[in-house]
Amino acid sequence: MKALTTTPPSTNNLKPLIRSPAVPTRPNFIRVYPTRVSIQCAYRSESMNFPNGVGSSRSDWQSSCAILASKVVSQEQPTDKAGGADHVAAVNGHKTAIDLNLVPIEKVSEENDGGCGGNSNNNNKPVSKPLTITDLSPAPMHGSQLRVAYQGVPGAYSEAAAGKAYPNCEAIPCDQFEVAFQAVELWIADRAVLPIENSLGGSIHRNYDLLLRHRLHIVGEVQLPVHHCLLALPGVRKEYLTRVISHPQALAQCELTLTKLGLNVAREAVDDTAGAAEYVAAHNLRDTAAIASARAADLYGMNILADGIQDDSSNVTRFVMLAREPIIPRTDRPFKTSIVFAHDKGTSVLFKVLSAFAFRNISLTKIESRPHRNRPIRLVDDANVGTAKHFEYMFYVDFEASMADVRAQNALAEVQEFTSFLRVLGSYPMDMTPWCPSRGD
Ligand SMILES: O=C(O)C(=O)C[C@]1(C(=O)O)C=C[C@@H](O)C=C1
Repeated sequence: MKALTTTPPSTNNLKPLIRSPAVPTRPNFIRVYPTRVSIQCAYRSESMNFPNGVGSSRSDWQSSCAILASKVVSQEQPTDKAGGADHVAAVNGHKTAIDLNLVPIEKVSEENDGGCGGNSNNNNKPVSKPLTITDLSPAPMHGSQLRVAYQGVPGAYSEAAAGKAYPNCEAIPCDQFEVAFQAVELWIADRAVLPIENSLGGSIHRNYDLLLRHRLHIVGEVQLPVHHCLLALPGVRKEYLTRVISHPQALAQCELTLTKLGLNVAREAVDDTAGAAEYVAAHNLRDTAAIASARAADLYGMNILADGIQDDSSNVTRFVMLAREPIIPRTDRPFKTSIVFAHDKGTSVLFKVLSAFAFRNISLTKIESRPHRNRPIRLVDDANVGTAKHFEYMFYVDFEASMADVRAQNALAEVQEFTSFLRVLGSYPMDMTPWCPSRGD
């Protein structure tokens, strides 16, 4: 299957594959999805006197949201506690008076705060129930197979991640990460599955930036063991090679091994691993190898010259699943929550923010900083001549607690006091699959 691209679809394409700006028309049905409002409402449920926490069914929850949305607006509009709506608009580029990215959370009585030393399962309920798709996100509205957008072509690791996250889904290849976001926003796909970090290569920065730019919600995560192979056309030997092409992450994950194999050849980055294999095959390149999966070798008729060439056998990529609507956060199984914030002026702000989690014994699993693109530099100087420059950042934090957990709600209420911008990207079940360093392809 050809990936959705940024160029217009050819007329003889049976299946409309995703192309960035040229995504045709919206589907006929109109549906208002709750986006940010829903998240806020769900998180506010205790402080808004919903004795059972978030609604027990999706419709309860959504109607609670409808009621609470107006309260959120009326309560938050006059106050400018965390930098003000204008500021948030500046950060996010949305010209709305009330930007619901700003999480208006009231602190809940510390009695109910789960105390320090507890884990995220503060109800002491068993955590062994296996996850199902319905736990991760609402079912697709069209009643058929779940359509999952990923970046790359068939044989890419992202396709394998889509299959792990949603077995039996219809995986939809997209040529760019951005296109996968748009596919979900435009109802062409129900979910997107995107790599966010790798145990060797680190963060996939592009996707951090896109998470902020788009309004999708993280509804799950999967960790995929990534087992790379060196692929070449049949009959090609290592000695013939003058270059190796692959996704930049895959090149980074195999750098030492390539050198150990004596491959002091040019490395070239392409959009995805399987796309590299497809390219070598399509152009009959006998001096070029691709780093990709064994499945890509099968699909594109390539030979495996070397197997397991990642620099560490336990190479893992973490993917996040994105949807138009958030899931209802729960406390009966381990959840993770991802937030992004920009800190306000003041000293030790980052320390104070992180303390809000530490004091509640909430573990952080990841912190990432990215340039604050709307305000990249702050000039600081006593004489105000602008000689000292501070870089400004957006901080992305993942922590191990559900937004239905009062400890997390209170931690965020505190965080909000020190930040000029705060958005919950999603609260979702942690991937608890037992570690099995088997082939990831
Ligand atoms: O190129 C692919 O196969 C991908 O799915 C992309 C990607 C990435 O972006 O990190 C995913 C997993 C591996 O870490 C290498 C590449």
